[in-house]
Amino acid sequence: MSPTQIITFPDVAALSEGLAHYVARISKESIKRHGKFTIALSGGSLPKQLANLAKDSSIDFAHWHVFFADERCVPLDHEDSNYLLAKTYLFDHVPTLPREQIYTIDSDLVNDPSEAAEDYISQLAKVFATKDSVRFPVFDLILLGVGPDGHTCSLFPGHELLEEKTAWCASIEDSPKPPSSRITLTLPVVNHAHHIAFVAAGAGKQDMLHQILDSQGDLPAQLVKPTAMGTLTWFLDDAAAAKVTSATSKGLERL
Ligand SMILES: O=C1O[C@H](COP(=O)(O)O)[C@@H](O)[C@H](O)[C@H]1O
Repeated sequence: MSPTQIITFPDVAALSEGLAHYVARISKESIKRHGKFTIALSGGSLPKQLANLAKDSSIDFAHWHVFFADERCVPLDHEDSNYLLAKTYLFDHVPTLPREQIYTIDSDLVNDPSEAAEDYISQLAKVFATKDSVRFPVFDLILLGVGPDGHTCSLFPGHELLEEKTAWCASIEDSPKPPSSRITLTLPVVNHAHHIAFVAAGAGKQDMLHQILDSQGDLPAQLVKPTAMGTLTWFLDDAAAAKVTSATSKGLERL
């Protein structure tokens, strides 16, 4: 397994610049390798950190295929929607990203989370071949956040969804963080990605990051372990990294 890389930045502005650099590089490499860039985005505090991407004219958004690592079962214009956040900070500023290559939860199915998850699997299958011909989608990049309880995607500590071994996407109707109904990529899908990056900022995440990165355990974020072909990178600002004792590297030169 590739070692985990932890990269720190002095503040959120530097972090989001570094993140843009990294995403641009993987986008270029992926488009060169297979003619497209498949990325899954998280919600929460992450989409705001993506704003710098829209300023990079070297990025070929026309070949992007964007999924969501998790989504809340709400309409797309609802304030809890992860899509709405990504639209606000990124999609609205990149007209070259074809709207049909942004794969959202079906807003007609938000009252039926398990149907919404099934529908999302069908959407994944359109881009990643059919369910029968590949075991799991292999994203070029999955961008993850981490909650103060160690959750990532909509995979929460101690929840039975952490045991899911075969489904590509699953529903949860008892999320401890509101809203309670969501859909989420499963751990095997996350772990099969070529590149996985966690992004976390702010002093409020210090204790959790220390626990996740400096010990072994079964918190959802600790269960993110890429396959032999994958990489795992953590993007942290200095405030979030303050209690991390594992080896970290500073800033852009590591990218
Ligand atoms: O509910 C969610 O929370 C996590 C973490 O959010 P953050 O605001 O603490 O960064 C997020 O990654 C996930 O997509 C979202 O649905």
